[in-house]
Amino acid sequence: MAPLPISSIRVGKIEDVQELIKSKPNKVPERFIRDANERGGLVSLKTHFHQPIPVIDLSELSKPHTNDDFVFEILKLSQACEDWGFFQVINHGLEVDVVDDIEKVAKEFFEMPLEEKQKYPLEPGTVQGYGQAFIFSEDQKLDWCNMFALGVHPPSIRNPKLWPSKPARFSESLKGYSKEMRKLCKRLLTYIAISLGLKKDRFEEMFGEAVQAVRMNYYPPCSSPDLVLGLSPHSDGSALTVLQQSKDSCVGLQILKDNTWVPVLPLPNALVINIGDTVEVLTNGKYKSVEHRAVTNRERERLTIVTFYAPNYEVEIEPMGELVDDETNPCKYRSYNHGDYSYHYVSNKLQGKKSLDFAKILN
Ligand SMILES: COC(=O)C(/C=C/C1=C(C)CCCC1(C)C)=C/O[C@H]1C=C(C)C(=O)O1
Ligand SMILES: O=C(O)CCC(=O)C(=O)O
Ligand SMILES: [Fe+2]
Repeated sequence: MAPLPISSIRVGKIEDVQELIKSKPNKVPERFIRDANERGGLVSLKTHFHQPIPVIDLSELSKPHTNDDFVFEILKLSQACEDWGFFQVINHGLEVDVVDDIEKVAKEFFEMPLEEKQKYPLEPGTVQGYGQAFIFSEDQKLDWCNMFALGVHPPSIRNPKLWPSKPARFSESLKGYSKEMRKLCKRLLTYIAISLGLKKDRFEEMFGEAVQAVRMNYYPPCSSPDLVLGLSPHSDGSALTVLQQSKDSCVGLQILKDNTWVPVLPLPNALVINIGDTVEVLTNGKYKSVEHRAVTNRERERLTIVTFYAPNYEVEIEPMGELVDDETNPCKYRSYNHGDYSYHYVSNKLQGKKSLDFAKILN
């Protein structure tokens, strides 16, 4: 994936949100205040009125494929991917230490002084490092979030200058975590393949040496959660995304369902999984990459650790022949190279599902 011509991008001053709140401003700076049309549903106390997103029990999927419990859970998975594009997984088998450890080092990272974090800056037009990604102009609104993103796999996408030396355990912990996340993503993709009636290795064989990146999002409390967004609405460009919310996390993630922002209620020891644009294209739209965003909380901070799992940049993507039928289900997306899609995705601001227009066949 070629770098963007960053010299031409003027983004203005991007305030660091943690530093901003230390100065206890009387009001939220204008650049964070969203237009009225983006503010719907930003603060809702009525989370219990919403239907919860589906929960998939991975221990049921470890049973023999002929077992009724396995078949039932696969059907639930298929419904979740079609109707929601999101689900939570429980009993995923990830070692508690790995999950706890990454959360600890991520917290320690964000708690370091700004000068230390700024040793790993996210330059305008890039997506790796500490700062705000997807900002391309001086008048673009900012998210109420500090983020730290790194390419992890294959090692060729790593920028070693951005891997922090502090906290001392950061790199080791991230590598260990990413190894486990990689196994989980591969496993989930086999279940997704089975749920589509495909050979279980269908995605794995197509993806080659899959690309994997991590983004740590830290949302400080905000005095006016009704005016700002933690993270702008977007769909993920990945094939699959795994989101870990810190222990005791408050509600923050919302997904757009039937034109309503639905909050995702954190479950203890669960991970949130969502279908990315790549799986939407490969399944010819059967499984949806759903628009989502993050909102903030007046009193509480929130930390999330997000893994993006995607095909190798060399891979050509198009709807899978098995899921296209010229008569009943004609092809909705053109064929493209995943490296080109990644470049397109990171060269544009987060704007709902707009990135996928890149691939849509318009009638
Ligand atoms: C801030 O980053 C993102 O939101 C993001 C970027 C991921 C990436 C890196 C941090 C470095 C390596 C490249 C890559 C683009 C994967 C989102 O990831 C999505 C977007 C695409 C495309 C994808 O594959 O995952
Ligand atoms: O932090 C969250 O709840 C959402 C994160 C997210 O959607 C992302 O990083 O792509
Ligand atoms: Fe996302």
